[in-house]
Amino acid sequence: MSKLGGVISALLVSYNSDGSLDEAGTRAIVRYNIDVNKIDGLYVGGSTGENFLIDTATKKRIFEIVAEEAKGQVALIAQVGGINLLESIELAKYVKSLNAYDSLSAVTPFYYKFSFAEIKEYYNKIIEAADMDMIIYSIPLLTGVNLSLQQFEELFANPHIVGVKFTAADFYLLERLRGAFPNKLIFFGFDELLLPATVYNVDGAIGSTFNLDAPLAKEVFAKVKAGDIAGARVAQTKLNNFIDQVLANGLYQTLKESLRLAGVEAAMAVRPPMSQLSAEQKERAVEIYASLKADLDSLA
Ligand SMILES: CC(=O)N[C@@H]([C@@H](O)[C@H](O)[C@H](O)CO)[C@@H](O)CC(=O)C(=O)O
Repeated sequence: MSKLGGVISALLVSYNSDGSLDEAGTRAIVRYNIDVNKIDGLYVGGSTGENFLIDTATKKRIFEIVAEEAKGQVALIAQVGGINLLESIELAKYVKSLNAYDSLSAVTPFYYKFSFAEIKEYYNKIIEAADMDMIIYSIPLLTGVNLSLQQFEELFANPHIVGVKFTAADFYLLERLRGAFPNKLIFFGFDELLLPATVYNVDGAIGSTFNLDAPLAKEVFAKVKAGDIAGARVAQTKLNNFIDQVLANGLYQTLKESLRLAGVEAAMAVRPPMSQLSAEQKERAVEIYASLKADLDSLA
């Protein structure tokens, strides 16, 4: 097991055009992250893995093949959350049985307006079932769940809750959390806002675009650590030039196409109801990847 921190890719998963899991392709994405991106860890089963679009058996298989392929070389976090607590418990137990993951993570349950007491119970039940550490996945923009400082304090009172994946632009809350919980892990989740989060001394970042641009994200961390804010801004601007274009062309689809252009052999389809890239979007992806590549090469 590795120490958690640094730049962690929210793992992209390759699907075949019929929607089934492309196992070999997904393994190739894991290898690219470890061998080329030199990533510090992988966040498996997140939004980026299209996790909320797949069945339980496929989720388990992804946890399994990632563990096999990563071979203990990087930290692994398994996102097991959703709105079906029984499934989350089943997944958490399964992850525990693999004996390869450093921590669980679970998104705050969404869609129904769950009370804070219900949310707390959800985390406690998953943790109890697997006897593993837990990182809260907070992404209010998509879940509608805004945890307050006091609510984080209540959740963090459970020693198994070791941190949060903080995907929000609320820098006031981030600053308060960092100050109040120096011993909890804070992973930032918006790649385009990495620099300001880094200044608040987060322990790391978990993001989708790091499957491609991790060396630039590492540069942001390194420059801030060295006190070179101007240098960090240059790296963040390069990151954002890529992120901007990817968001405009279709996020996960363009990231996957970029990996293919980088030489990763995989089917790289997305799960419906997401749509595949059109021919025009594919052409655009070629330009997007070329400009990222130039920025990555300039680092080397
Ligand atoms: C909704 C989403 O995809 N958010 C990403 C970001 O990395 C995001 O894609 C990026 O900042 C571009 O907006 C991560 O926070 C999500 C993530 O880590 C995950 O659960 O896969």
